[in-house]
Amino acid sequence: MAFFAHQIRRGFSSSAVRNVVIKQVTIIGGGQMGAGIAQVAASTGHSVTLVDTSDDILKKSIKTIEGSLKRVVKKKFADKPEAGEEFIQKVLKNVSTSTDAGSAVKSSDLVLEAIVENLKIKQDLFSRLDKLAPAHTIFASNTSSLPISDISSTTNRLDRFGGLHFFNPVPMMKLVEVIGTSSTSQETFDSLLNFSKVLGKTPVSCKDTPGFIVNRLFVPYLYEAVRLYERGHGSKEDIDIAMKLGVGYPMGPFELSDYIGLDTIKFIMDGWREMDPDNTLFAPSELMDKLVAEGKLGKKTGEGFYKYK
Ligand SMILES: CCCCCCC[C@H](O)CC(=O)SCCNC(=O)CCNC(=O)[C@H](O)C(C)(C)COP(=O)([O-])OP(=O)([O-])OC[C@H]1O[C@@H](n2cnc3c(N)ncnc32)[C@H](O)[C@@H]1OP(=O)([O-])[O-]
Ligand SMILES: NC(=O)c1ccc[n+]([C@@H]2O[C@H](COP(=O)([O-])OP(=O)(O)OC[C@H]3O[C@@H](n4cnc5c(N)ncnc54)[C@H](O)[C@@H]3O)[C@@H](O)[C@H]2O)c1
Repeated sequence: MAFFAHQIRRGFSSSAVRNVVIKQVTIIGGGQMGAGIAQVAASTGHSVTLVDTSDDILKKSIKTIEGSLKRVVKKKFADKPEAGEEFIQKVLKNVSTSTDAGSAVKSSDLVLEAIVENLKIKQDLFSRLDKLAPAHTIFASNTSSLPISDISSTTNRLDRFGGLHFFNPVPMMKLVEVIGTSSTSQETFDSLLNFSKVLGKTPVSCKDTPGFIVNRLFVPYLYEAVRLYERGHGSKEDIDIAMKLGVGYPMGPFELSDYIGLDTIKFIMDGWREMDPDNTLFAPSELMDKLVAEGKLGKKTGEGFYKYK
């Protein structure tokens, strides 16, 4: 009975869509995440089209991919530099770029969005692409904090819509959270799980709840670290050392916040507080608000909790 209910929930009985083997991938957004995902998809033999709003941005994305591939190759082909260079060229050949999302999606098995974290902009994008992509094409979002069901709501392919949440830096981080809404079909969910595995990642299945698994646990932890510091209960440096050496995290909470971007973390927390104002886990931090207001957003601006210049 439980199994049956599960299949219904995923729309298994109502959907005639087959299991899609994902070969052609369109990635919308060539920033930190989109470039990383494009690199990993191209490295595992997929044909990738990377889409952004200008050729200049896309040139930067390709530069980022090249730089990251060089770091990968330095390790993977340590004794065979020529084979390493060959690998880089092969991967780069698998990536094409475009500023025209509408044309790019026409031959795609998967359209994965990694654009700005704004519900309306994501909805508009998918609503437009829904009319242009083939019927079998799966849509997915890499959102950190927005409900997948809200993003998909402007399309007519609710059964072929899910979440694929990657982690930064994508080439290094092994996890992908695969998110199914109450309308995502079992075939779509399985295709997304398989795709994650083909990328060499380890997928976990998530419900469409705020922050899925990782961010739901981690964002409150980062905020509590800041509040602990604000209360004068530890220095930033000591808190970072404590979490690295005490529980084996590769970065302390202040280092990681600067790496992700304080604006991103604050944006997520503000959104959750709006949805659930009485939850003390979502309480604000004066220091975080002040740093973001001053434009001290972390590594990307040269200063956050620490200075990088
Ligand atoms: C979470 C709550 C916040 C919510 C906000 C949204 C967040 C979002 O939704 C979820 C996330 O992503 S949450 C964020 C989740 N993320 C985390 O929690 C990250 C936690 N941090 C880590 O796991 C490690 O510190 C790193 C893996 C980043 C670096 O490793 P390390 O050992 O500490 O330091 P190292 O010496 O520098 O690097 C060593 C080697 O790594 C390799 N390599 C590195 N970057 C590369 C790249 N881009 N390309 C290719 N290769 C790359 C390279 O081989 C390099 O050697 P090289 O000789 O220098 O070329
Ligand atoms: N940065 C992280 O650590 C992280 C981790 C996991 C998930 N995410 C999520 O991934 C998404 C992207 O994050 P990011 O850090 O890569 O952002 P980013 O700012 O580095 O990149 C976003 C890119 O999208 C482009 N873009 C914006 N609107 C567009 C549109 N309509 N069409 C095409 N391109 C458009 C921008 O020009 C930019 O290059 C967000 O939803 C974010 O929440 C971020």
